[in-house]
Amino acid sequence: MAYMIEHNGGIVLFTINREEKRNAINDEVMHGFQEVLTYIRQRQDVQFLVITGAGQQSFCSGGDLSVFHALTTEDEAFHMLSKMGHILYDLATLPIPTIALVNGAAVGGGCEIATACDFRLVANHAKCGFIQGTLAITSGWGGGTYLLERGLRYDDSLKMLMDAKPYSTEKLREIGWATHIFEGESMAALEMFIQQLSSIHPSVQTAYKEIVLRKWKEHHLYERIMEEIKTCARLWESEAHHEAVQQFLTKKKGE
Ligand SMILES: CC[C@@H](C(=O)O)C(=O)SCCNC(=O)CCNC(=O)[C@H](O)C(C)(C)COP(=O)(O)OP(=O)(O)OC[C@H]1O[C@@H](n2cnc3c(N)ncnc32)[C@H](O)[C@@H]1OP(=O)(O)O
Repeated sequence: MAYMIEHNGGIVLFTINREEKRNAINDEVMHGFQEVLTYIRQRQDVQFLVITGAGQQSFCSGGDLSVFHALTTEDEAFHMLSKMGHILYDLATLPIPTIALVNGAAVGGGCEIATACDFRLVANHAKCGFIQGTLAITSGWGGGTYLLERGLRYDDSLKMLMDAKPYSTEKLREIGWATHIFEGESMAALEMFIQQLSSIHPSVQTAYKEIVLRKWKEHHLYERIMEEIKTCARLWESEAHHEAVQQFLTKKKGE
């Protein structure tokens, strides 16, 4: 199965389980995200949602280019991008704290998923970045908008998007993207991080999330995300993008 959902105590853990593809997102994983979000919305006993990836190399490498390269037009791209965009919007607007347990590289859409979460616990070997620029597109799942809402310095955020390269954990901590950098076992790091939060009554966490969601509503977050997705869909159609994807997909064979 391309994903796993585990519910232990008040914690729901969603694991992207495609290690051989560095946990790239395909339709099955998108379905998994929809399933876990529906599950959480129907229950009262979930305190935290944690997203992680299988293995130690990668949290998520973004959209599965071996599948999505078949999408050539702006409309086709918009359909896929907005599907995941809605999933990330539902994730970001959950009334409970969300945690990206970044066990390895988080690039492209993987960096967007992590940025859509409230907290990012990052393994010290992980490299993370909005590398979409190297494919001649922008972030297409709303990640740029979330980044600009995360309270990082404006120039650091914009540079992270425009640099289009993976950052080291040192840099991720310096600019404030990473909440915490950990060494060793990721579940141990999660446990330590959650310990204090879970000692507080869940209604307090929900009340703080309400403040965030109110601000986002006032800032027209949803509309801005939809515009971001449209921009990416427009660039997706370009020759430059298709060439860059082709290069990524054939690079191994050519080496
Ligand atoms: C579509 C939405 C868009 C968005 O809105 O953001 C995107 O997400 S665009 C996609 C952005 N992602 C990429 O450009 C791919 C980035 N991948 C990498 O940089 C690296 O794979 C890695 C994540 C840093 C891991 O490097 P490494 O450990 O050296 O593994 P390999 O590169 O050898 O990969 C192993 C295996 O996995 C395949 N792979 C990796 N990422 C993807 C992907 N996104 N889509 C499809 N396949 C992917 C890679 O091709 C290798 O396959 P094999 O050669 O068949 O073993």
